[in-house]
Amino acid sequence: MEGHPLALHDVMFIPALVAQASDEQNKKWLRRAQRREIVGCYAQTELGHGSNLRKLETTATYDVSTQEFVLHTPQITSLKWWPGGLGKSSNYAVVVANMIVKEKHLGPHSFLVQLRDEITHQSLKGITVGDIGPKLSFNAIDNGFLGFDNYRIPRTNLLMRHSRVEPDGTYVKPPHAKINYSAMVRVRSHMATGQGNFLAQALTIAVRYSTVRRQGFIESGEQEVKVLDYQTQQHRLFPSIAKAYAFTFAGYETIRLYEQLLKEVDTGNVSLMADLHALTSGLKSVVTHQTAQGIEQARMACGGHGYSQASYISEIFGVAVGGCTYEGENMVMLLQLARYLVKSVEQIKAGESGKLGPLVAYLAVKVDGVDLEKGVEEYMKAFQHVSRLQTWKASEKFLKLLKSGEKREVAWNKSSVELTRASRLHTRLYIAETFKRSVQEVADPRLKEVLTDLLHLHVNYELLDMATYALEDGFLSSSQLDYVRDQLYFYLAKIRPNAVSLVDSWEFSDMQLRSVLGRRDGNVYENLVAWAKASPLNKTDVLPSVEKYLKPMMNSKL
Ligand SMILES: CC/C=C\C/C=C\C/C=C\C/C=C/C(=O)SCCNC(=O)CCNC(=O)[C@H](O)C(C)(C)COP(=O)(O)OP(=O)(O)OC[C@H]1O[C@@H](n2cnc3c(N)ncnc32)[C@H](O)[C@@H]1OP(=O)(O)O
Ligand SMILES: Cc1cc2nc3c(=O)[nH]c(=O)nc-3n(C[C@H](O)[C@H](O)[C@H](O)COP(=O)(O)OP(=O)(O)OC[C@H]3O[C@@H](n4cnc5c(N)ncnc54)[C@H](O)[C@@H]3O)c2cc1C
Repeated sequence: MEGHPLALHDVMFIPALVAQASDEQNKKWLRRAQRREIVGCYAQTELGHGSNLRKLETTATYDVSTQEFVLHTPQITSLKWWPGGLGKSSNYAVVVANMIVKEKHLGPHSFLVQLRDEITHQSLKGITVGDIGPKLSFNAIDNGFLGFDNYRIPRTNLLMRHSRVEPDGTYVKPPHAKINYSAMVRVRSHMATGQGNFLAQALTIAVRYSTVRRQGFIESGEQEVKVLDYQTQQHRLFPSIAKAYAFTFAGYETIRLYEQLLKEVDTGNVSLMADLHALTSGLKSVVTHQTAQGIEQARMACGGHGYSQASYISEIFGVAVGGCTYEGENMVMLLQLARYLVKSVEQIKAGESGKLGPLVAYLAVKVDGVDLEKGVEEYMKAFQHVSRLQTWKASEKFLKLLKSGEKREVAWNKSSVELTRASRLHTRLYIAETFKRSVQEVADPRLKEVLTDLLHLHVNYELLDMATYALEDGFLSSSQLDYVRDQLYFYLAKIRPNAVSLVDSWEFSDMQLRSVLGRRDGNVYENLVAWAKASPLNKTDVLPSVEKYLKPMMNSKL
């Protein structure tokens, strides 16, 4: 859970080579990386810049006389800072640097760079490298810093699958300006399943523990109730169980799309790139935020023992919440999706609705009302309505400011909170729709039934959560919202008997969960005592601090 120093080797270094190095380059590098003869990381973020890639300061200047690139970090803010596995483990890195050829700045490009000697592992001359120090979590990973002092690499170390620099310095452009960002898009497209998995772990712990923990009464009786029988506890946990499934289904779809994109890009077709970038930018942001909230609720649902490291939920939280920042800070990525949404509105206004992609086609279709009692399809229409409403409102705000003479960037900034709201609603619609589609495809009737209950819980929870938008223009009435509430409580109670099976179905072993509270056998109390006794403070009855500090204090007459 704390991460693995080689994680980025698999998650970003190898995928960056696969997507960006030419076949010829990969004959040299890929097999060695796959066999772990060389260990790599993805070094892009700098001390001064992470979000705004166009302002990266590390330069790679082409020297035509030697056919080499000269890598340089001109000032302290240019140091690479954060890359996982960079500090101590990696001897190579895919480095993203601003490429300069014949004095022309050509923007961020990726280079394969050797950092350390393959035998001694010592850092090479011209390289300054080290670990950035302890973090909130992920402390088994050596996130690092890296500086270059006019460090030379061969021309052929520019990753040349999509763009090239010829020996004489001629630059061959890629088919899409952002194709070098593919390693990030890959990770973003995997993040929904990854985060769904973190959420599932925390829920497994909290749900199991909630059937062991007895406290208080619902009706007066002999035995106190399992805390999972409280409606508030169910409301805290069950919607997140639904979300963990929903994120996983959405993630499967984005992974499939990414793989399709890779194949299409290889044939020169880059038409999916804008769609996938927008989709994964929104999905990564919504899923990481909701996962962090869900894990924190799971911790609180375990009461005092949730706060102990014996629960292990705090560690899961620390790792998962990193996702709100890495692979693009969430607000920044929501605004990327917003660009796509605003463009779609502009297309509709220009009478070009026919050109809209399938995920945004609904923005052009108005629905007057819904009959929620007819089922999930009607909820989808309601989600479409609120997303459309907010997308149009935010876009109109931006376009009005533009028309009033504001500069584009200023108008954008003044509309940005509303724009991020639109992006979230659009993404939540996408998650609900993939959830619905995935449940429809399930063949086993018993499995389908329980997943359908979760789907119903999800759509009712979500609609209630976005009720302000739906009430704003009278699209939903307050009696319709009462119906949604009743449905929500109905499904909480219906799911209760299956709750443990639903989390057990994720099949986390005790070793994976490392949680005293979430043990499969339910022997929580005995093991909490054993865990506490094993605390380093309990190795001796009397600590040395007693002689050193306590006694002098207690014996003092002052
Ligand atoms: C398997 C994985 C599971 C779990 C992971 C486990 C462990 C891993 C842990 C940590 C790993 C962490 C790694 C990292 O964090 S690596 C560093 C990540 N860094 C970022 O994400 C930086 C975020 N910033 C950006 O991506 C860009 O700067 C940004 C997209 C914000 C803007 O780029 P730029 O300034 O170049 O473009 P704009 O002018 O804003 O836009 C122009 C145009 O281009 C479109 N665009 C941008 N990016 C893409 C893309 N990737 N694909 C397609 N199109 C793109 C953008 O939308 C604009 O379009 P238009 O509106 O039509 O003009
Ligand atoms: C655990 C972890 C692992 C990481 N691993 C790697 C790695 O392997 N390789 C790598 O290269 N990097 C890595 N990073 C770095 C990570 O990708 C960046 O930290 C991330 O992209 C955010 O960039 P930043 O730090 O510059 O944030 P900043 O951009 O400085 O964000 C600060 C604030 O400014 C806001 N902001 C910034 N720009 C805008 C804007 N245009 N509009 C509105 N608000 C804005 C943000 O929303 C945020 O609130 C990792 C980071 C973490 C935490």
